[in-house]
Amino acid sequence: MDNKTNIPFTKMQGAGNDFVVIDNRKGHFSKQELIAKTPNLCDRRFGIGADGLLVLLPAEHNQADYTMFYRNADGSDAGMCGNGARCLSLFAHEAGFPREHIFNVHDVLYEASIQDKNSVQISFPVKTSIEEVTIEGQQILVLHTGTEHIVLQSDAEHLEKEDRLCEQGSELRYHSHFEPKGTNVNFINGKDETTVQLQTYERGVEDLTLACGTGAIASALAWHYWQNEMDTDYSFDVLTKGGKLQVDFSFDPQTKTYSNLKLEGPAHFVFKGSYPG
Ligand SMILES: N[C@@H](CCC[C@H](N)C(=O)O)C(=O)O
Repeated sequence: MDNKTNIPFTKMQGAGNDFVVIDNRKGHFSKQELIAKTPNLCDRRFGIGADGLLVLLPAEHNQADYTMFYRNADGSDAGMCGNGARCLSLFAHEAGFPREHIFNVHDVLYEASIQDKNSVQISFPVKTSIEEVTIEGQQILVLHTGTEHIVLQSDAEHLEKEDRLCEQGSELRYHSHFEPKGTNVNFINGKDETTVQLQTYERGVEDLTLACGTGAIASALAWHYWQNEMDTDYSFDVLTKGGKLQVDFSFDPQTKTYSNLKLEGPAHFVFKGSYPG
């Protein structure tokens, strides 16, 4: 890609978490070029505007149909992006991949299932447990749902104080306890046994986003943990500013681990364009 090469792209959003999507199966652009361009592409004033970049690549894993390459808006790598995965799966399906397919992010394989045109489910092969930490008197749960997350409880009123959430989110995201990688920060309010309201401060966007898929999974597991329920299979609703996400999971009361993680929710095409590289 030189400075004069136009970049064809599709803008998509999943529950308001928005992405620039590039089909690079023919290898027009190197990963290094795409990473270097990500902050410009994602800039909301000088670029297209998005929370992250999604790239469809030929499969780099022998059991995958394709590879998902993801970068946060600032160009940083995240292990996984749940809403991005739902958008890219729909994009891949429109490009000819079957309704049920497999993709990899780095060396991890995920399963996608296009439920209908605007609802996509991703199955995560992740097994996770929860670690408790207390920072400045606040109880925080730490967990990995494809990428790094922490979860804190908030009341409904506090969840509306977005400037304050941003400040707190940023402080925790850079807190020495979570160095060197930092973390995404989820503020939740439990509505009932299987419903939580969520606001996420996203690392790499360095702001609240309208939804975060891996954060929704982390929040559902954290809310389950705080309620100390001992059943084995669950379905939770996570209410974000951008829409509702459904999180299904299994719990092993013996080992206190979570598995069979599934994230389902809306995915939409917004527009197509060409970015003057
Ligand atoms: N929005 C994403 C999470 C993206 C990754 C995150 N910002 C990180 O750095 O880990 C989602 O839907 O999961």
